[in-house]
Amino acid sequence: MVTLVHNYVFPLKGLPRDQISTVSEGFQFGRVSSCFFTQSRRVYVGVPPVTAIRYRIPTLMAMRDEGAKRGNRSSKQKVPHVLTVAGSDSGAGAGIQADLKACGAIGVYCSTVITAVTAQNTIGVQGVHSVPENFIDEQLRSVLSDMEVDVVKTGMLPSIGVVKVLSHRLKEFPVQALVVDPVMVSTSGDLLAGPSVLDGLREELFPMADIVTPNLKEASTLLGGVKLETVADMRSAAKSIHALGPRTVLVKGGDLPDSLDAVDIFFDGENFHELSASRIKTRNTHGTGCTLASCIAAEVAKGSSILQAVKIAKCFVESALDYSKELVIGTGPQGPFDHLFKLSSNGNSYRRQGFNPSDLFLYAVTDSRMNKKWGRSISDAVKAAIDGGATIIQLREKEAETRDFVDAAKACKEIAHSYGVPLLINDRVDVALAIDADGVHVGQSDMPAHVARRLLGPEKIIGVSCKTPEQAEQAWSDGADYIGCGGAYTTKTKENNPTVGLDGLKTVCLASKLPVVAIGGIGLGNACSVMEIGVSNLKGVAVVSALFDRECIASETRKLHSLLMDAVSRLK
Ligand SMILES: Cc1ncc(COP(=O)(O)OP(=O)(O)O)c(N)n1
Ligand SMILES: Cc1ncsc1CCOP(=O)(O)O
Ligand SMILES: [Mg+2]
Repeated sequence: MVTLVHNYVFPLKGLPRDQISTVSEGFQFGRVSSCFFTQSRRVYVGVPPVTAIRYRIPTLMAMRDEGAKRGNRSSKQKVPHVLTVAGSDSGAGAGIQADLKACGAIGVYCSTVITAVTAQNTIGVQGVHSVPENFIDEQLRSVLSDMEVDVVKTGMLPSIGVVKVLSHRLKEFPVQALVVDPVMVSTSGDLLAGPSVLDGLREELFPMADIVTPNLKEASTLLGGVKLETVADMRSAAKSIHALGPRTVLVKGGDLPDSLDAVDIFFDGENFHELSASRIKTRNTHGTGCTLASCIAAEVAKGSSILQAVKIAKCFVESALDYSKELVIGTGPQGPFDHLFKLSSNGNSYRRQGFNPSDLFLYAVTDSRMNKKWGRSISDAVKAAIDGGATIIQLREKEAETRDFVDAAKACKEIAHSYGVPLLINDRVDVALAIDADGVHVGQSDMPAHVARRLLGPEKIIGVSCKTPEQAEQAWSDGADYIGCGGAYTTKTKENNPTVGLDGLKTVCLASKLPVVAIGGIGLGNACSVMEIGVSNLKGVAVVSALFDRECIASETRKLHSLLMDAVSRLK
């Protein structure tokens, strides 16, 4: 039996848990406006028309801390747990499959009660097979009675019977929070729930919900078909839906026409929050609603407030859409996106086939002082070098402020990737991580390569400067992909850099198990001599001033490219 606190005024903050013993037992379960979670049970507050004060004891985190202090085994080992009650999507973009991936990505355990099995792909929904209500009930009982669920998230609830079964089980097995995504129509426009479900949602689930997350179409349907065309309309919809009983409402404005940003309205009964995110141009938006609701549930399970959870969830969805914007899965208009940040060719195409040593052929290394002298931005310089045939770019920005470096590196990555050219960052592993660059180049006094490898993971490119066979051996055992060896000739670009000469270069090349790029004082006049040392693992030349301290970067790069081509064809 759920305990109701009727007409009871709690202090808004700092309610000691022992005061909850003042609740009165035995009220009929009705519309509830808020709930508490005590050690053993969920306690609901307020029965309409009473406007109860909304208050929530910091639940899980406090319980975990307390449990840990007492050495309580189950509290200590509690894994945040979301149960999703939703439909299966065979295409795995939405539904149960999206929920599992979202919770997994956020680091929360996710169990599943499957309400329906859909035959679905990127074109639309070809079929729906509802799971019998008594078997949905059996799944619910199995999970809720045993697995310490923190938060329940609902998606496709195909019939009013399912809604009733669910609300019954939630009363029997109270959880910390309920997130209701009122799924009615798929992104392809197919109906996923009958009209009677609307009544069930409004009467049974909304009053128990901590958040309801309708999109514009769903909000309009819930409110009897009102037109929602502006942010002001969304605000009033949020208010009207809130009056149906949920503690908070998020009306998602992704489909609002004529706005640059995607604006959502969050309403907690007192305050409105306008939450905007940049609108990502992509076909791969199938499953965004399910994912957002699951992320909210997962964050709440981890201990966030609802508003905090919504903000984090929005960031997650925005990043995943941006990451996945070029993915091609399926032939239809609504593609899935990648919750796990593993599939995109934006992210790792160069690494998917492994590092390609021939990328070292014409290795362009930027220099901020030279760019300043010639009055150009880093990205203009990078674009010009790539136009001229550079096969890999390293950003070597010794004087840039971190913020400027990150911004510039992001822009350069976009350019480099649009040409299929890898982009590396010199010295700054943090910047490489921040912009998901293709890798780094580190020297003997920079971060050790094995540490960079641990931080960057197995996929990224790591280059190490080496002047001796011993250093080359170390770079190999540290997990580097290539070495840079120099100075081949004297250079003004790097101070206190001993020259190894072509002999030193040859010695290192012969000893190195890794491909080598030569650096230092190399330009149009000597690049052929470098390549002509004739060691097969010398794959190219790295050049700063011969490209970037020139009036026209593109034409210098073009000339160097052509010389190198001639040199290697002579060597064959
Ligand atoms: C391709 C390549 N080789 C060598 C270097 C030099 O790196 P490092 O020794 O760390 O010196 P700085 O470039 O950081 O001054 C390089 N950058 N690229
Ligand atoms: C970064 C670096 N590492 C060894 S030499 C060098 C500078 C190369 O610059 P340039 O190509 O202008 O001689
Ligand atoms: Mg360095």
